[in-house]
Amino acid sequence: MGKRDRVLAWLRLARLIPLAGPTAYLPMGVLALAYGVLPSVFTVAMGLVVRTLTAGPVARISPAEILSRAGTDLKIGFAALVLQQALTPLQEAVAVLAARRIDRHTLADVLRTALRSPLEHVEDERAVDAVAEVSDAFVRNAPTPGVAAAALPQLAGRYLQLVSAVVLVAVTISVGVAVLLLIGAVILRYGQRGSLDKFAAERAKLAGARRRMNYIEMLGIEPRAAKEIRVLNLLPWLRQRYDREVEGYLVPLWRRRRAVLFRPFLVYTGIGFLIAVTAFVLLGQGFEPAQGVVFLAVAIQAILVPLRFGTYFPECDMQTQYGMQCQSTIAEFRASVGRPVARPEPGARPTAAAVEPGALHAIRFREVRFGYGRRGAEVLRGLDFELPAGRSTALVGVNGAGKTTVVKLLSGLYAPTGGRITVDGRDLAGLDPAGWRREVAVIFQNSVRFDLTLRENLLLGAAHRPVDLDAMHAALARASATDIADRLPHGLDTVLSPEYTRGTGLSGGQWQRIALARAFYAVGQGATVLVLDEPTAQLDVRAEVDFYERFLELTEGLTTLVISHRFSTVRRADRIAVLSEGRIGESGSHDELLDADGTYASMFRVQRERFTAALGRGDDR
Ligand SMILES: Nc1ncnc2c1ncn2[C@@H]1O[C@H](COP(=O)(O)OP(=O)(O)OP(=O)(O)O)[C@@H](O)[C@H]1O
Repeated sequence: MGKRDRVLAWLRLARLIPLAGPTAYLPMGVLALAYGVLPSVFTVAMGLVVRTLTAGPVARISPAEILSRAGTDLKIGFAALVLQQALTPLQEAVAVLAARRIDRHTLADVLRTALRSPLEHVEDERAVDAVAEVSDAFVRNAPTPGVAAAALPQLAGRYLQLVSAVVLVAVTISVGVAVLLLIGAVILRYGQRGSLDKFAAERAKLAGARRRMNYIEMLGIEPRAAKEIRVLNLLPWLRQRYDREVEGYLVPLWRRRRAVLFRPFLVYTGIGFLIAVTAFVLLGQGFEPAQGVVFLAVAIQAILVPLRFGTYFPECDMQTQYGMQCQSTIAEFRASVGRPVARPEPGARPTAAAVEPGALHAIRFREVRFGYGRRGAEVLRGLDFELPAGRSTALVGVNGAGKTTVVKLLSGLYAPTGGRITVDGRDLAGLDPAGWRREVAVIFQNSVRFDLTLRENLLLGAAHRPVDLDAMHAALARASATDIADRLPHGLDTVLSPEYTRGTGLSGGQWQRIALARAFYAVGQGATVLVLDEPTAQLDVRAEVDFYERFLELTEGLTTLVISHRFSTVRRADRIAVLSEGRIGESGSHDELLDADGTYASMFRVQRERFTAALGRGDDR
């Protein structure tokens, strides 16, 4: 980070402070001011106490006499000391409050950025590292931008302490010594923070290694992989792998720490020592007994303050350093998301036009080309494909042919690298993404199993609308999932995860029906495009047959795209397209494709025997 960037980073951090609100930042300011001057008040008051006491005979002086001779100064000094001690927890409490308030905004900003970013960015290694760093800060309690901003007044308080101590030195010893100490403190500070800055930058380079280490750590802790880890007896492997990852992260980290921190530590300790010796020598030379012991007492204590700038301040240094870095990571992430992923087609500049809500939509892929990443092979190579309004279309193809990729493009999660996708003749790139996604109800192949109640799992299909209980029950019935809901211990309010007191686990097939119900709930709330990616892969044969028999009823009046390796699922579609080599190889109705005797017919024949046997009837079509 260059000097200019560093200054900008500090300013960016300071700009966060108003987000804490006046009830937090005003007390923070007052406390920082008090923190800055109280040590000097104490020093001067105690100096005056010493002077008063040494002015008269000091032998066998009684406490009462101490009080009568130096009562006011003593009280001021005592109050300054007590206040200093009391300020620390108060400052911490206000800083936590301010950090929380600021981070509410920061987190909202991160979420907005993450959700706005195309998937391509989210999957990019640097973006993944950035998100891991940021979530580490929020989840693992590392310094966040809010924590850093809340620590700024405390840092300012430290500088105020320095200024007041330097003023005291100027008054008690000389301006020359004061300037010397000020310069010394600034050099020590520059060395300290500079090396911390360098170390933080080096540490940031290890973000990938840290993420790998955290992944293995979480793999052993989280229930997600618990089954496999036990069944495969992975504990020894996990321990070995964890040790390797820890070493892969910590050994270079320590090496860099030594390189970055050790030499500066020696150099700046030496400088600090020299300054201290010089200041004391000058103090000794310039001291006039006539000045009295008060000067000596005040001067010695004041000299020590600048020297403390040679250590890290526990309440603000790490906080500002790492919190500021977290803020920079967020800013970089935001900037990278703002960059276009794919070159838009000429004339297809996004205008965020609203799609007509609830209308039947016709979708067309025209010469669409797409590949993942900058150097990834092209998955779609000139795809021409149509989803007529209100009709059902099936897409089949071998593993890796690009079927799910088509769904991702259709939902606007990725942009084509060539060609266009149109909705009712308008370029999808020009439509408001949020508006378009409300029109589309999608079940992905491995849809997320939310650890939320059944009600919420359904609601997420149309979270922009108020809860509609009747529509939820209708959606469950449509997905043949009413019996699942009925058997849950708390009905719609059951958390669909055994990890919660009011929760229970579901089987893979039951989850698939809940995912279907979520899509039907979205349809009930106005979505008119239904996309089903492998909707029956986890259903038992009876449920699969049920789906097949009700397919026309379930998809009636919707523009439907169904993807499946199960021909029982796709054969009822109005039109079936076979995706191969990034294009549509053949298309037609089930019967037309069988008559054509091409790829579809041969794939169908392979499955027919197993399927008809399971159904118990001899249907050759
Ligand atoms: N996020 C990704 N990043 C990079 N490559 C990807 C990504 N997702 C998919 N691919 C690649 O794109 C190709 C098409 O994948 P896609 O998931 O669309 O296939 P599919 O036809 O749906 O396969 P399946 O029948 O196995 O579900 C595959 O070669 C896959 O490796």
